[in-house]
Formats: sequence, structure tokens, C-alpha cells
Amino acid sequence: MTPELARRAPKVLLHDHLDGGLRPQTVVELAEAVGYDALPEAEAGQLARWFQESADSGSLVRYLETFAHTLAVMQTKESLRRVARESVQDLAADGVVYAESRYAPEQHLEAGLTLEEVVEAVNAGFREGEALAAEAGHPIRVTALVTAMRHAAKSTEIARLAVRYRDEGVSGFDIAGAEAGFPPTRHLDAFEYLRRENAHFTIHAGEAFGLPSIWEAIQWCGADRLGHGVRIVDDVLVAGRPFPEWLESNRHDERALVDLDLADVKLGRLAAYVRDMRIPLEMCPSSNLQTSAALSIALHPITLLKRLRFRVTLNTDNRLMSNTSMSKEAVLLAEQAEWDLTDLRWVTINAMKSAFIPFDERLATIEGVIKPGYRQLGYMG
Ligand SMILES: O=c1[nH]cnc2c1ncn2[C@@H]1O[C@H](CO)[C@@H](O)[C@H]1O
Ligand SMILES: [Zn+2]
Repeated sequence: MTPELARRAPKVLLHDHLDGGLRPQTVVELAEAVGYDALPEAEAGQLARWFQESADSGSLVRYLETFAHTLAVMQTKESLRRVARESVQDLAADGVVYAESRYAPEQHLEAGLTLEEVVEAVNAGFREGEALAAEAGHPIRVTALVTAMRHAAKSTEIARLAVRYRDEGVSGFDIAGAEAGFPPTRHLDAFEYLRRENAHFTIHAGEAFGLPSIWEAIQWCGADRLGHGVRIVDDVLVAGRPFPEWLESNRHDERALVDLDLADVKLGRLAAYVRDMRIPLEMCPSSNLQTSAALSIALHPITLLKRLRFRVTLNTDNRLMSNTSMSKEAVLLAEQAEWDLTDLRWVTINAMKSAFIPFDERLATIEGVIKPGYRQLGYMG
């Protein structure tokens, strides 16, 4: 899979943070415009490197500290609108045909905006971005997920916001932020409210913390999807040994996951439940390397979970902090874990099936955009 082929292939993105995907140049320009003088670097190229290196800390908590600088320049309607517009244009240029972009409205109130004003400014930017992308020959649709921060106490308010704007561009709800010490059950009220409203939500779980977090997200909170969910492999046995331990002793074998005999693999109850119920996993390989949730691209559990036919989706998480894009994630997996165009098409269709927009619209995108797009690239499945 060449970078060009990966770019031209239609792709679907379910897990992308708006405040983690700014253009470095835009951060510089907005900082100048709003008088924010605490950027660690003044020049866009240097700043891009700073974000990537700082996010490479090996810890989720330190990774998340880098967001102080993007959030600082996303406090006005104009800046939110610009960031949203540009993110749509960037995704479309990379061949993404449908995306769900998430952000935490509660983090954009420092200059006096209301939650509603934040949502409306972002939506306006998304609509402008869609129009510009269509003009440029790369049609895309983008909906928003509103995130509540798991250490804070605003989740019910944000859940209400998701329902209020459900017919105006907001397709669902999420919780994010530091995972250890902040179990999703702290926000049960919000999730129960959303379920009563027949609304959709995903929960960041199984990234910096393991199975209890995934179990709570699914069995207590009722999450429709899992953000990351990569540590579901803690509930997998390989030749009778826990997967993490087996992987550790095979860490020098780049082909360990590609060559593994699936007859030696046994799922625990929770992993089996996740696979049986087709619970979508929003997997983000590059991001996981930076927070130490995975060892390498070659040994990222996504390749095992794909081979086991979990409902795997491929995502960017934070394009700025990971210096990535959907096509880069695909190329990395192709180069280091033997993924091919068939795999990319499979995760793309998985993602579209798992999107929070109505079923008929998902189907129309699969049949009318994704399948024909892959046929055009020579896919003959
Ligand atoms: O991988 C992640 N795990 C948990 N939280 C995250 C991740 N990436 C970003 N955010 C958090 O989500 C907020 C809203 O977009 C960001 O401000 C960041 O704090
Ligand atoms: Zn995330």
C-alpha cells in the first residue's frame, strides 16, 4: 500500500479530537491573534515537533498536558469555527469520506462563550469545511461528538447538550481525559439519561487502564462503542498464557502477531462478549505508542483483534500530537504488520457500520461511496 493508494482509498474516522488536530501554523496564528504568549515554540515546524515529542512521554497524563496550548487558542467563536473548518478540509484531502470529530465544550468557556455558542461555532465550521471540501472534489460528511471530561462534574450537562443538538450535527457523546482513578461509573447519571433518550455514546476505556474500565463502560454504562479498548487483549490467552505476558516474551519477533496460530488463542468472558456483541473498538495505533498502551506498530494488538474478527476500526486520535493522518496509520500497518487494501476496506466498512448516524445513511455511504471507491482502486472482493 503506497501512501498515494492509502490516501485515495475512502476512509471513515470515528475517533479524532478536534483539539488534537489543529494545523501547527493555525496554532501559531491564533495565538498571535488572541495574545496567547505561552506557546513553547514560535515557529510552526518547531511547534509541530514540540507537540509530537512532548506527547511521546509514555504516559497518558503527560500526553494530555499538551492540550493546554491548543485549548488556549480555541476560546472564541472565530477560532473554533476556523479550527473546525480546517480539520474537515484536512480530513477530506486525506480521503476521509465520513468522520465523527469530538471535543469537550466545557473546555472552551474561558473567554465567556456558553456551551451552546461553542457547539454552534464548531458546527458552523464543519458546514463550511464540508462545502469547501466538496468544491475541491473531496466530498465528506462530518458530525460532532460532545465529550465530557472524566475528572470533572459536567457530564450530565454535556449529555443534555448532545440531545439538544442531536438533529443539528451532533451525533453522540463521549467521555475522555485521564483514565486511571476516574472510572466511567462516576458518570452513570449521564449515561442513564442518554439511554432513556435513545442517544448514542462512546467511552474512552481500556487505554491507560485495563479490563475493569472496559467492563464498567460496557456492562454498567452501556457504551455503544469503546474509545481505544486496546487492553481488551488482557482478557485473551495465548497457549494458556495471558496475552500481554506472551507478547512480552515475543517482543523481539516483529512477526509474532502475523504468524500467531489462532488455534492457540482463547478469549475470556469479557473479550468474548465484546466480540460476540460486535462492540466497535475505536483503535488508534500511533497514539497508543506515545502513551505506552502498545509496544510498536508491528506488535500492536489491532492486528490480532483484526485476525480474530473483532469489530475493529482504525483511527487517528490526535493528528497534531501524533503527527498522523488516516492514510499514515494505514501505511504504517501495511509496512509493519502486513495490512493490505482488503484490510483497509474492512475497517472502513466496520467504522461506517458503527457510526452514530442513522442506519439508512450509513448503508448509503457503504454502498454508494465506500464500495465503489475500492472497486475503482482495483479491489475485486
Ligand atoms: O487518547 C486520549 N485519551 C483520553 N483523553 C484524550 C485522548 N486524547 C485526547 N483526550 C482528551 O479529550 C479532550 C477533548 O477532546 C482533550 O482536550 C484531551 O484532554
Ligand atoms: Zn481519544
